[in-house]
Amino acid sequence: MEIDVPIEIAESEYDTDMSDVDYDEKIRSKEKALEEVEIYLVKLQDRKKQLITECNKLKDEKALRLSKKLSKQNWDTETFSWSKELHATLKNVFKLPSFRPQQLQCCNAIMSKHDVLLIAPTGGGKSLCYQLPAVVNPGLTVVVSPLLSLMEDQVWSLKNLGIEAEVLCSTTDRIQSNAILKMLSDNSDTSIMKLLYVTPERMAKSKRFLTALQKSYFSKKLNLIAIDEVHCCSQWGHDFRPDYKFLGALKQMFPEVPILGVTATATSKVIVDVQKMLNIRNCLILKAPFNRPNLYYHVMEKPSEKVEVYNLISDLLKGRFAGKSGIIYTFSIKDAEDLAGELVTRDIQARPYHANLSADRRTLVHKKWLKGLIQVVVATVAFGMGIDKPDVRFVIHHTMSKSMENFYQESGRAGRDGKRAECILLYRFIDMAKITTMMFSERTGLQNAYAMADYCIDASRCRREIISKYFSEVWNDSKCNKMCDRCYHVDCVKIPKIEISNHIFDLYAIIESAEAIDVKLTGTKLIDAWYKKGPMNLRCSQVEVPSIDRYWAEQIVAFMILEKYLKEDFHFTAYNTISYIRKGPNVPKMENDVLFHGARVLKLPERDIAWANGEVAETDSNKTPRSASQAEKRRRTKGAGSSSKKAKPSEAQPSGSSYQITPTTVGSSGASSSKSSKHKNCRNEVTASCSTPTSTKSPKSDSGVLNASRRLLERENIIKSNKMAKPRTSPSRDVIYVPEEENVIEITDDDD
Ligand SMILES: Nc1ncnc2c1ncn2[C@@H]1O[C@H](COP(=O)(O)OP(=O)(O)OP(=O)(O)O)[C@@H](O)[C@H]1O
Repeated sequence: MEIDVPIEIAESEYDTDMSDVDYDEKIRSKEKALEEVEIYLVKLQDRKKQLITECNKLKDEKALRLSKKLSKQNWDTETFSWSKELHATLKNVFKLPSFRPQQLQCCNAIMSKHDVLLIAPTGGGKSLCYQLPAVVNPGLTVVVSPLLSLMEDQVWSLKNLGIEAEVLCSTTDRIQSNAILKMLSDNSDTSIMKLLYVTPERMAKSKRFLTALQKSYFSKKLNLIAIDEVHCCSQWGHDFRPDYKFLGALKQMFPEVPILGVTATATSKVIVDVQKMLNIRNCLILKAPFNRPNLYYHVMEKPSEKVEVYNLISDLLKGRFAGKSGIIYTFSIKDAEDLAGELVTRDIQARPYHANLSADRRTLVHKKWLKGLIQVVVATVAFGMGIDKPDVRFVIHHTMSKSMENFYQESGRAGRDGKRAECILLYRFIDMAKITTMMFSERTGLQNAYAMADYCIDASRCRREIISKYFSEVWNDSKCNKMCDRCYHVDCVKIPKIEISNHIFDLYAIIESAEAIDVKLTGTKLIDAWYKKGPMNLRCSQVEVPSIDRYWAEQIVAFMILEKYLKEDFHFTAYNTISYIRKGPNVPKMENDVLFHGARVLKLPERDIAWANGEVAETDSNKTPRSASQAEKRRRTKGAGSSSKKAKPSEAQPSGSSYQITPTTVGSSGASSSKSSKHKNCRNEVTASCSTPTSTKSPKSDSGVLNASRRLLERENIIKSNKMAKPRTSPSRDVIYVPEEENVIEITDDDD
């Protein structure tokens, strides 16, 4: 291809004999040549893209091969040159008797200078995987962690064990910060610091810090870079943080330093993304079993009336969980405030915790909860990373989480001491719309929300199986050991499958007739119209009122959305986003049944068995059943459970009486295999009885709680003495105002 180089033409060189036509011809020929160049460039660009893709693919394949090869190596041995020292340090310095799953493998791989991604459950002991090699190996380990309080906690614990560790963050004073930077730049071998904790922001934005770190690297003092909550690197993850993006440069800057990324939650997609992002495609991937065998998973019907939700939760706290410590996660700050306020009026030691509270207030609530002075923290996701209370006996989700990752982490804060704890999720269809309208604009927001809804309404599978599948782990039901509501009841409660094609066509008819008059239907309006409630013009004459109970109808609508028979259509208004329901891309085929495994309302396990299993001592007083249960009375007066039949006495007052939701027979009456048959009321009954919270003792504090609260108090003292803490602006008496004027929760510092 001929490419003409443009030449400056002097005025004198103009060819005066050239006619306009000659010019046009020449211009045309040049333009043609230019077009050819353009085409050629596009072809070259395409070729370049293709070569880049092929090259990356080869790199990925090579990395995957290396990664697989690494995973085949036996890391679970004590035959390495450092094995004796590793074990001795575990016992003598960390005072731990043995390794937990994947800890030894991880330490060995890091000490062999390999990059590692470790995925292990919350409370699984991931920190030890970098702390132990940091102590055994010479040199410095830099730990990147997103949360200041978590870093401070860890540094405090390490110092307590006699290990030199520091935090470098925005609150570190200048003298301290200069000393740390000097130590990093100093190429003599005198430094004794083993671990340095920094935030991702510091890594991304402080040139001074990076220069000092490079000096440390060139003098061979940088031993390991550990990245906590490494899933924050991935845009596919549930918690992407832009500052984590910079961490991708670390491998190029410090190629000889192994990188360890740790997280409790990462899907296969997130793992691959993190590998690419951090440039550690050939790393060893270690996955500890996600299963937390001591956690009992249970989904409950969330009553439609707010007051009934308050009753349900307060009955649980005063009965089943009397004297036990826990967390309730809510969807919003307002929910946290409202619920905590309600519980306080019912004499429950509950406090809200969310981002709108001052840092002092949050620390105070956290501290009191650690000491057992507060039974339950009613929190938004702000009560998150770094919560390390060993004896959390329950986590209740007032609203479903926005993703399975969030749910797994939040519920995983229960039972860190290895004893039985319960994770109860209150589900209602309307909550799904709350989450989807908030999340639909995020890249994987809807997908995440639907996976969470699937966990709530899929009655056919073990809850653990659903979690494990989500995290791509192979699962075998027997491993659940009856520690979820489905497996606990699988032998004694028959859960029918019902055929729902008729329902789907009924709903299509309602949607179409609304669309014909230009009306869009929200989920609630759609179900109202189905039950011949709400505006007359939305009721469809050809559609009969379904014979199933409304809670079940809601499940079916949710199921149809998850299975794409219906779809959510999101619309913005000036104030919020609304989810309208429309026909989805899937349409049931007339010849095929669409089976729905009805969501159930199952009782919690008998407390006597459950708590004996959890080795939780029960006093006689908290075993006493509340006669003619107050909850029952309240329900009657508030008109709750309107659809319930009268419960059998044995169901109304089960032994070990705690809040119980008892299934009645759901057998064949609810199951229909024929499209034309009408479904009878499949609703299970809700009955309740509560034990009297006669014990007014504050929750039993065990040494774990005391240690943790002491740690917090002492940590605060360290911070104060280091002049790192801001002066308290609030008076010694803190007051939280909850919505109703008369509900003033008071927390006084005197209690400390
Ligand atoms: N091998 C072990 N034996 C006994 N206890 C251990 C062992 N390893 C760690 N632990 C303890 O387990 C608790 C949880 O450890 P750690 O904080 O490292 O968990 P984690 O996996 O980082 O959890 P999270 O994801 O919630 O941060 C700590 O109290 C720690 O001392």
